[in-house]
Amino acid sequence: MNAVTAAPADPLPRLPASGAWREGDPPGRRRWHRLRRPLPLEAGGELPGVRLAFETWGRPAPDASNAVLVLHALTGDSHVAGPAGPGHPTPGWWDGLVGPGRALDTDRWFVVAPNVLGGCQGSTGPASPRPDGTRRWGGAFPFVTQRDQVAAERDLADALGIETWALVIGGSMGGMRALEWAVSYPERTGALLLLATTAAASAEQIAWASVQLHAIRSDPHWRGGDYHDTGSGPHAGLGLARRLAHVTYRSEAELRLRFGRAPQGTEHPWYGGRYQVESYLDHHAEKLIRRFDAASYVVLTEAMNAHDVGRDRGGVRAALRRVTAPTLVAGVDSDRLYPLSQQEELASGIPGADRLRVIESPYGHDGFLLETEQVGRLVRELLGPD
Ligand SMILES: CC(=O)SCCNC(=O)CCNC(=O)[C@H](O)C(C)(C)COP(=O)(O)OP(=O)(O)OC[C@H]1O[C@@H](n2cnc3c(N)ncnc32)[C@H](O)[C@@H]1OP(=O)(O)O
Ligand SMILES: N[C@@H](CCO)C(=O)O
Repeated sequence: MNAVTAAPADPLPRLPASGAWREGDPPGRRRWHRLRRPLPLEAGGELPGVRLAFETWGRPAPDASNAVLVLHALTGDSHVAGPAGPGHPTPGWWDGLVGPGRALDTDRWFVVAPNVLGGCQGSTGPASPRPDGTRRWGGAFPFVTQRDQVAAERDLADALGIETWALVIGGSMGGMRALEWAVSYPERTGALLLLATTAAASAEQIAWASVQLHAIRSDPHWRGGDYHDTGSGPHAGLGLARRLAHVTYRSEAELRLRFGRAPQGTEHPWYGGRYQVESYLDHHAEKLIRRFDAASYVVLTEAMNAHDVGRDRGGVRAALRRVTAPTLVAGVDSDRLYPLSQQEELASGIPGADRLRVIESPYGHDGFLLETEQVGRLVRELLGPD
């Protein structure tokens, strides 16, 4: 595991200038927005020098009324569509949804996707330099919540001249932020699509996440989060966290049918070899270590644990009643991490929500990423014909 090269930290001196959309910009080109003032944080204090990386596809209407906000999940990023390439370690994670003629038809819609605050793909996070440029944030990066992340995204919307999103869409952690958008800024959320998400992180979700946090923090290379300039990092801990998380992202039936008890190639599990499913988890761990920063994983996981749309709003039911957007809520039938009961709570509590939709998939929680045809149908239903 230690032979794997970790995700490169954000280089210290390089801070690209802000850039709004310009005529002729190629789709999926990453740009940055720097917040005009320090971001006040829900947990107290403020975060100075915040920037958000974002990508866009399509062309904004003169009044930007065709803007759609796509919010990524825990280890996703702003690269929703398009191939892997410089600055993009992976191909677009919803490539089948965004483009000419697709559900988010870029001949019609202006699609905007920011990398979340606290992330590691261009937005300010623990691997970023502090505003004085002397050191990285590391373990001193403050506790941020979904509401803080959404407040930063609101600043981006302001800078892009987007008064109201035609649609805010997200799954899992992205769904938490989409919900926060609709509750915090109902007048700016024209329609809402929530996938495989929840009104508040449950005890079991916090429990799975806490084991992952322990795995990272008990790695000797963690160093309280101040490892970015040491030449090493908590790669083993992050890999362990990903293995555990990935099991929760898939279904028991999928793992059984796909891998069963088969050994990996010629390896023999009794004599130091691995089962196929172990090798599969190793592969996902190694892939994540190459592209993701462990401290961001910690910051974002803690933000998900803190997610409770009802906090300081009189509880979940009262908070959901604030949503004015026409809404669709969908869950995945085989999702054991975000069970359908959580989406049922959202669908029944949001005044403008239609009945709960169920995505049929053998892939568990990851179904919201993989079943793009079914997600596309929900998008088309919500956005309506041209
Ligand atoms: C495409 C992206 O990564 S997008 C980047 C943002 N990512 C996200 O938002 C989510 C992070 N990723 C994920 O959650 C998931 O990996 C998904 C949803 C993207 C992909 O799921 P799937 O397409 O079902 O892929 P699956 O889980 O089957 O894994 C396939 C990989 O496992 C490998 N694999 C399969 N069996 C084994 C095995 N026995 N041993 C080792 N590796 C194996 C395959 O070779 C393949 O490798 P590759 O991804 O390097 O090509
Ligand atoms: N596979 C997804 C699951 C979290 O929703 C991710 O890594 O972002």
